[in-house]
Amino acid sequence: MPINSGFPYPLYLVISERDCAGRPLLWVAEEAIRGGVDIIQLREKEMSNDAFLKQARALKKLTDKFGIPLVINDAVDIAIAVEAWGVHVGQQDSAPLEIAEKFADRLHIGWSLEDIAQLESEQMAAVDHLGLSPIYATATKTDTITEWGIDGISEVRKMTDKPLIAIGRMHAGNAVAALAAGANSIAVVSSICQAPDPRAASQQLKNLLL
Ligand SMILES: Cc1ncc(COP(=O)(O)OP(=O)(O)O)c(N)n1
Ligand SMILES: Cc1ncsc1CCOP(=O)(O)O
Ligand SMILES: [Mg+2]
Repeated sequence: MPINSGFPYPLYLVISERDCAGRPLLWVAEEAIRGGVDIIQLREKEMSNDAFLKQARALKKLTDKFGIPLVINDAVDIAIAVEAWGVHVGQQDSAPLEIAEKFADRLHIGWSLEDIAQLESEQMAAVDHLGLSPIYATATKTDTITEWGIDGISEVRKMTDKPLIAIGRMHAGNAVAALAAGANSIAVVSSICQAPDPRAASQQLKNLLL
C-alpha cells in the first residue's frame, strides 16, 4: 500500500542546475520557496553520481530549513542517502513495486503516466501520486510521447483517486484550468527556474492555486 494518498502541495518545483539560467540552484530554490513553492524535486540528468549526491545533500538542508519535502528524480539510492521525502520515477526507471519492496515506509513514490493504459498496471499498487507527463510538449524534456492536454487531466481524474500532478509547459496561463480539470498540483521547471525573478514567479503561480 502507498504510504500516503494525500498531496497537499499545489505548487511543485522541478529544478536542475542546467535550467537555472546561470544562477546558483540553491539561490533559485530559496527564492522559489520564499515565493510559495510547496515541494521541490531535484532532477539532474547530466551530473555524476557524486555531484548529484552533493547537490541533493545541500538542497535537503535548504528544504529542511523551510520544512518542505524534497523529491529526488530517478535515483532511489540518492533519495535514501539524503533521507528525501520521496522519489519520482518514470516508465524507463526503477519500478515502483521494486522500490516499495525495499523501502516500503521510507519514500513516497511518484510515477509518470504517459498513457491511459498504464493506470491498469500492477505498479499502481505501489504508487502514491502520478505525474501526468507531459500536459504540453516542452523544450525542457523532449523525449516524451503525446500530450495529455487539459482534457487528458479530466479523463485520468475520472479513472483514479490518486493525486495528479500536471507537468509540461505549465504556467500562470494554464494552471487554473489544470486544477479545475482535476489536477492536485502543478509542476514547473521553466516558469520559475527561467524567470527573471523566481520568487515573484512563484508568488504569482501560488496565488492562482490557492
Ligand atoms: C512530477 C513529475 N512528473 C513527471 C516527471 C517525468 O519523469 P520521467 O518520465 O522519468 O522523466 P525524467 O524526468 O526522468 O526525464 C517528473 N520528473 N516529475
Ligand atoms: C520533467 C518533465 N516531465 C514531463 S515534462 C517535464 C519538464 C517540464 O518542464 P517545463 O515546466 O519547463 O515545461
Ligand atoms: Mg525518470
